Amino acid sequence: MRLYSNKSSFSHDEMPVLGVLVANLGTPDEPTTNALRRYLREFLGDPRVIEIPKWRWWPILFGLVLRTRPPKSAAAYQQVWREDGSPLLKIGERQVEGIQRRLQELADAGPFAVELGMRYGNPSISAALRRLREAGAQRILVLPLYPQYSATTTGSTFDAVAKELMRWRWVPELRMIGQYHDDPGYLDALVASIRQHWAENGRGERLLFSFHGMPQRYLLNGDPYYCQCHKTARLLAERLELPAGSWDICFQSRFGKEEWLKPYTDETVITLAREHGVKHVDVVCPGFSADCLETLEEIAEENREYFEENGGERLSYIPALNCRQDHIDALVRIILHHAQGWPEARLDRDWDQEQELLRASAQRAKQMGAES
Ligand SMILES: C=CC1=C(C)c2cc3[nH]c(cc4nc(cc5[nH]c(cc1n2)c(C)c5CCC(=O)O)C(CCC(=O)O)=C4C)c(C)c3C=C
Ligand SMILES: [Fe+2]
Ligand SMILES: [Fe+2]
Repeated sequence: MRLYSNKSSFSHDEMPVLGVLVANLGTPDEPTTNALRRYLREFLGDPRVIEIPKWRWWPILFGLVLRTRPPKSAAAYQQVWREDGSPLLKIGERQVEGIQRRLQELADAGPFAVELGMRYGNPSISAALRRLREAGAQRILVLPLYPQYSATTTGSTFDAVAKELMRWRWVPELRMIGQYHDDPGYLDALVASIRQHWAENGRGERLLFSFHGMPQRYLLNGDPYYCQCHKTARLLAERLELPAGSWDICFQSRFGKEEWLKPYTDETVITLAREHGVKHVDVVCPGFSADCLETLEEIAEENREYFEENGGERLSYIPALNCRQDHIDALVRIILHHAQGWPEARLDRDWDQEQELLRASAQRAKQMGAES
């Protein structure tokens, strides 16, 4: 038995490829109770997500959460499930195609391979890394699609990458993109999408920036997520020239009994409607690079109902950047920026000539008795 794994075959004239692992959170395989139980077991069993010692958390997770939550979550997923599957997964697949296409156009001969890997569920990060290895990637750049760094998401993605690479014989050179919360391309794409939404649907009295929450304890223990969310919101407000008082930041998706980052999105929309008499509010979720349960169901459905039940008339959800070309272009610029110094990211290289040189050296290796 071998302890370490390898690419299935290697030939001496193989062009080294720059592998890009585009990662996101992941999603259940189906919107059913059983699939949700598997997914939530993996997700909520991750100590990066629930930072409580196992001996205390596991009895609650297995004894209570995995018995009660899966059917409720399955019902919520059924509301957003598309004919072809989970929105997060399907959008992710198209984002990866878009990134691959654009990189190919820019780098001409295209020594890039791009794969989607999900932290929980499928396609797994391990499988995506192995596919990159099969494509000949000797350098791998990891882009978690979380603009704001959090140990719960980005940190956990890096754990999964490290865990897989520990089993490889030929460990690739590795770079990980930690965050892009203040990247101009990302911010400009959001500004353009918000303006477009206003032009097509009218403009609300207030704009809410709603980010996924996390326990306040994580912030106090040094997680930079909260501060990066605030910076993104402030930079967007500046670029959109929003007057003070016309926008707010809030945090959604509370889970468990602990105090989470505040203000909570549900309480904010209720207060706006009930106490400030706001009739029309726009909500955008800049922390989500793809629409998913948390935006399509929690914001566009659940929070819209809270707003309307409390006197509001219209909560208008501004979609995530998803597959917009300006989003894809921003991600590609981030990739190329972080790949600087790596040969495959040099746009001035003549890749046909490189291939010729490789063929010549493979020929030499063959004459010396190498197999290929
Ligand atoms: C965008 C950043 C995210 C952070 C930060 C985050 C932290 C975090 N999440 C939970 C619990 C749940 N999140 C769930 C879904 C979910 N979360 C994110 C993103 C972040 N989570 C996304 C993109 C999604 C949607 C996935 C999809 O398939 O559409 C869920 C599962 C759904 C449910 O059962 O309600 C849970 C649970 C915690 C506890 C946490 C930080 C501690
Ligand atoms: Fe989450
Ligand atoms: Fe949620």
